[in-house]
Amino acid sequence: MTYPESRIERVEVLILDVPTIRPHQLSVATMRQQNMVLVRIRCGDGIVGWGEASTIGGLAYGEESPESMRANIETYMVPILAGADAANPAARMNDLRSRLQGNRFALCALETALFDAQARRLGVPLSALFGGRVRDSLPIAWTLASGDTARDIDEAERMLDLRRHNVFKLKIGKRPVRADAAHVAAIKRALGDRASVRVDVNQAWSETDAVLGMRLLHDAGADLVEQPIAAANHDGMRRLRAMNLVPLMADEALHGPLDAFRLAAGRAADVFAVKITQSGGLTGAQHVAAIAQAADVALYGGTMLEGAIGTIASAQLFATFPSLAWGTELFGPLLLTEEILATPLEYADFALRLPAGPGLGIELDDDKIARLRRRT
Ligand SMILES: O=C(O)C[C@H]1C=CC(=O)O1
Ligand SMILES: [Mn+2]
Repeated sequence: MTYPESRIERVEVLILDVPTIRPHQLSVATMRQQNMVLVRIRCGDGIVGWGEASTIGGLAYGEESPESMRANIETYMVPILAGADAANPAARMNDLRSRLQGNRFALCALETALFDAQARRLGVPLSALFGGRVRDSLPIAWTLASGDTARDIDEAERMLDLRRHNVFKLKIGKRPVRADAAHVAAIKRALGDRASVRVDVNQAWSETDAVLGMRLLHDAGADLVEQPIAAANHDGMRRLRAMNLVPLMADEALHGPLDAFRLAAGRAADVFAVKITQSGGLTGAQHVAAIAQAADVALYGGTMLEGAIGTIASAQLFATFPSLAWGTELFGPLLLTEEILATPLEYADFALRLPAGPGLGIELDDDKIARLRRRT
């Protein structure tokens, strides 16, 4: 059934290349810019919805790149959506998922844009379409990833002074395990009880490395270890968790509800880093959270270092989770040198405040977007 007034008239993919405020060093890539993938859906009733599907370091982190997302959306997904009713996001996503394999990130961008448009149409915040908010602000961690211990300590002190962040995630895994553990210990020693210090290894360790790493990180005072070993090694994750040294968080191992079910059933993680992109969209991420809740796995609101659109879309969903024991890391826009919103997101008192307006609750700066947009 198609309602002509809310039919999908146009779907555009925009890639924005925005420099980061400093190099962001992960074990898999060093980011000097973020290549934001934005989707804009224009509907016959004049409503416009936005979505985002940014990833990290081209193909270094995941199996979709900004360029592949644009090609796949334009070539295979737009023809399925064109002319169909935008007022039913579930039906549109079912049309896509029943005819396409994979492409979680690209589908996330489209689903977000459809939900943004529909929430605007109804005059409610996007969170209302996922059951409503249980909180209006979210705790925000910051990642220390300059590659230099002294610089990381300075950066953390600045964040504490500004009351912007008091939870720090350290990117490790590039250096030998003992050197990384010494880096973590030095930062924790400097910050003491004023901050929570956590690490993300981004799969860099073998299980043998990780057995040593878990012990050293426990002694260093780390509160959480994220994805120390290969995403596919669920049995290894279960064994590391059973060491009972530092709580273990699954990140790259979690590609949506099926992985959530397997990890939960195998008791392979204490915490899930829920990401809307990795889950194939807002609905998939909501299902990941429901599985975690049923299995007594704690939740953390993760990011792919998206800009403002993906960040606030994630925030709209995470605000509906009954429990979010480990907070979130929705700081992506703060890592970028350019603001793409007419009114920037509100970060203060170690938290992100959710906007109250309809849909995503943000307005984009069209001139900025036109200036940053990649021309091919
Ligand atoms: O968690 C990741 O693996 C990706 C990302 C999220 C925060 C950050 O600094 O990197
Ligand atoms: Mn991670």
